[in-house]
Amino acid sequence: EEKEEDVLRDLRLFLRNIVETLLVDRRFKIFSKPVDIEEVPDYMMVIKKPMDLSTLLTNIDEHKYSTIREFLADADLIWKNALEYNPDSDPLDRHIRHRACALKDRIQTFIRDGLGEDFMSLCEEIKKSR
Ligand SMILES: COC(=O)[C@H](Cc1ccco1)c1ccncc1
Repeated sequence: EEKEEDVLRDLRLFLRNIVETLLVDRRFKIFSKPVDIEEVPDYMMVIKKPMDLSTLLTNIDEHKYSTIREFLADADLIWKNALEYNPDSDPLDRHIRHRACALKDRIQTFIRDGLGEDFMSLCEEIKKSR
């Protein structure tokens, strides 16, 4: 019978595949590393919890996520932060907001296509039991 550790390992493999696919997608290069605080000194005053694709990958390898919901809470920060920090009507802001929306949709499609409902609830059950 599949042990809990096997389910969590399957989750990490699934999540790693998502993030590695996003990391090679040229549309999302701007999201692959933390925003450079030297370049953007006020970023940390506006954005309370920065997030990026490389940090997501490190978190997965450090067993930080035991459910899809916990992973999505961090993954969604990437595009939400971009929409929040880049709200203006100038072309640069519009361009990164367009990419942020593409990232949001791409993540949703991975989750919808990749997982059965039962796998998601199985991970939630394991978390509750701990
Ligand atoms: C996720 O990346 C960002 O939110 C930064 C914010 C930023 C503004 C100025 C420098 O950096 C960004 C970088 C490049 N192009 C658009 C925005």
